[in-house]
Amino acid sequence: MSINVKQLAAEKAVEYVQDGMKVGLGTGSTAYWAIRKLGERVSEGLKITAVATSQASEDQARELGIPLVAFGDIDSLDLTIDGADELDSKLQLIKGGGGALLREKIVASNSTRMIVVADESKSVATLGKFPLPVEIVPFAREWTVAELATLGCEPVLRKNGDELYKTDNGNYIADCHFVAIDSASDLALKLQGIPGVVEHGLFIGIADLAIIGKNDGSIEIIEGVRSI
Ligand SMILES: O=C(CO)[C@H](O)[C@H](O)COP(=O)(O)O
Repeated sequence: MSINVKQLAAEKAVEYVQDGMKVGLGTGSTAYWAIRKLGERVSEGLKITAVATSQASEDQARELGIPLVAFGDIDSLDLTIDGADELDSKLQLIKGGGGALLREKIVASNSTRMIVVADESKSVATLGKFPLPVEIVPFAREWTVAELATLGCEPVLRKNGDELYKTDNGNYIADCHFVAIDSASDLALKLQGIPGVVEHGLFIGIADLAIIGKNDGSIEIIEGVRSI
């Protein structure tokens, strides 16, 4: 029987959740396993409150009986568990493959700790093989996309069938194809300076810990240095 490495990493991360915590729920196929395990622990008596980073995660949590609160009802979170599309040894991340990067960044930045859960295919020496998701406002999107292209990438507006993909916030996503991202922090600054960019999928100085499930059934833990 093959091992589900995403489940392995996600369930390890849920061991860090303690009674009374306010927990941020990530989005994606790895975060799914964390939410599932949390639901199991809640049914066994764990007392937590949670906020979700997407409609999909909110629906899953609700079904499992995990108590949810609105963003405005709490000041901060104790711990967020979320996946990543790529991570390097400094715990710089690319996120947003599932389109939830804006809420994910707000939630992770307002959490005392963020644990990234991933399978080993997400670990890279240099970020950028995975197209960087950038959330942009629909208004004048052509101009924003043209500005993104000046950063040395090929931006492609994400589609959902024949339509442009819309985030939970009503915005579009430009998936920016770089060959490699030499300096994630320089690129993050440039992206923040483009009018029309709502948020980008580079998470720098946000993750405290990565739990990586390996194909041989082991777990690798990487510690990050938080600056946000
Ligand atoms: O950033 C994300 C969603 O916006 C996800 O965390 C990321 O895409 C990883 O997803 P998965 O665990 O399914 O590979």
